[in-house]
Amino acid sequence: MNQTPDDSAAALWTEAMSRLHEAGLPPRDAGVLRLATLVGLLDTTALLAVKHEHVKDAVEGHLREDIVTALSEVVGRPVRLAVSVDPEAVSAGQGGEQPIEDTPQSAAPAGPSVPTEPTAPTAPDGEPALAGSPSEPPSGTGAAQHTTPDGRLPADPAYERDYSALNPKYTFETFVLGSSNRFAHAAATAVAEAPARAYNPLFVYGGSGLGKTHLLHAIGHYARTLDSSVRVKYVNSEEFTNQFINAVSAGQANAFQRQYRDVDILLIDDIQFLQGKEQTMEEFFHTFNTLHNSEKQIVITSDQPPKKLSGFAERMRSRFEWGLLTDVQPPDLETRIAILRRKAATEKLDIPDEVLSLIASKISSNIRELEGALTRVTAYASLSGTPLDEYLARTVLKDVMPGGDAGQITPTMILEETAGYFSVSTDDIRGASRSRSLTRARQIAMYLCRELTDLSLPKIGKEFGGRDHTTVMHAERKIKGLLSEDRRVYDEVSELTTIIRRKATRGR
Ligand SMILES: Nc1ncnc2c1ncn2[C@@H]1O[C@H](COP(=O)(O)OP(=O)(O)OP(=O)(O)O)[C@@H](O)[C@H]1O
Repeated sequence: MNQTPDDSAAALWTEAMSRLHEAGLPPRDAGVLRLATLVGLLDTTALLAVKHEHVKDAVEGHLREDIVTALSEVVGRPVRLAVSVDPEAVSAGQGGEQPIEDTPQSAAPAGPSVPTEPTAPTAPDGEPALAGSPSEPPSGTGAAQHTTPDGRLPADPAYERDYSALNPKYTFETFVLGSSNRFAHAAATAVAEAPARAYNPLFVYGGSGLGKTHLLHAIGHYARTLDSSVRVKYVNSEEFTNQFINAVSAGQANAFQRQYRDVDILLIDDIQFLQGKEQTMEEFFHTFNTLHNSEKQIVITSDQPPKKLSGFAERMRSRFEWGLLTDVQPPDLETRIAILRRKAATEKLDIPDEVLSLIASKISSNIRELEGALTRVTAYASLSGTPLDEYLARTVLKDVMPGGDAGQITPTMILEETAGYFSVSTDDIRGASRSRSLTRARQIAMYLCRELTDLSLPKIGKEFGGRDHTTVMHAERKIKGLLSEDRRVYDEVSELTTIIRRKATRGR
């Protein structure tokens, strides 16, 4: 990932460096700072990219105060630092390909949408970190000074429950950066570091499987790492709807409201599913206002930008634009390969580069599909005891990604084909029976819905007789695990994938 400062960031950095020199910066530190560069300014956050971990340590350690002072003077307002390690960081003045833009001020009403391309300093592996400026210490709802207003202790089970809703795998450390998501990542980092102080709300939109949920969870994890007393609540908007309906019918609307209003960071996923649900939307409107008025952070994801969210009242859509809008785009080839490489490393899989490149070249628009293809290829190699090479990968991928345009795959199609394949009825699959064979057929169908459609977990749950989204998550994990352990399951999933894809293609 090549971090390249634009001219204005480069000029600011050069000026700040010359002030540091004038102030008597020791030559050793001057040498260290030659390995750092200012990539851009994100509101009051100065985004620095450094070449090595030891430079990051120095910048966040003994050099921090001097850098913050120099940069604040040059910029003309107090700045904070966000530092990330990027081995390819280009020093100021060396020119580059990717311009960086300053972003709109957070509090500006109806702030303009910020394009994705502008970047922030990030590293494929490094965890960005914020060193608070001494001239502008975190305050109010800022993470470092957070208190528990209602007197609950951080160890309160209610905190732990909310926090545990976050997937431990979705962190900033496991999020691979590329030009498609760099801006969203920088904004997400800034929000986690200074809740309600950087941008409020942060609104992230983009197509399915591009990492929006991952970023939301990462915000929650990181905010909690910085301050374990921060109350984080993550919810998918469909769950929000179900919980609201249940609370109202049980006469517990107040408890519902408290649950969502007594938080410091509300992470709400897939807001588009509130479309057409008037009462829930109204409730969300009040939740939003309450949180925003009391300077609590709201982060929203959606498949569309606010302007295109039909079925939402204008007052709601305009609120979504109060803070910062950013999108995530499909990753380019290089990023796709990096994502696969990271995943292989996490799972301790030794996969040749040409196999990773092959998978990345076949699947371009959805990272979930990319991961699914990797799972299939490695599962096959492990089951068959065959070396994982390009030939094997090509053979397996032919099933997963047959040539030609597949038509739209629907959950009904998956249910019908799975039922037919296992000689049961779709009602059986949707039904409550927990017999071993039906449970397996149901889990495979859920797995295929996850892999072959864009449906969210709650939506898939609904298709399966109104099951909870956690059941779908469990099924997905279960089948994924079995794919590399149980040849029969592998074959069933492969054959069904081929059947369903063929059917979708014929139906075009
Ligand atoms: N930049 C990335 N680095 C590593 N993994 C990623 C990245 N982006 C997405 N993923 C992975 O891809 C999968 C799909 O991502 P995620 O669920 O966050 O997508 P999404 O945009 O929320 O999709 P949807 O709108 O369908 O809910 C997850 O397993 C996630 O960890």
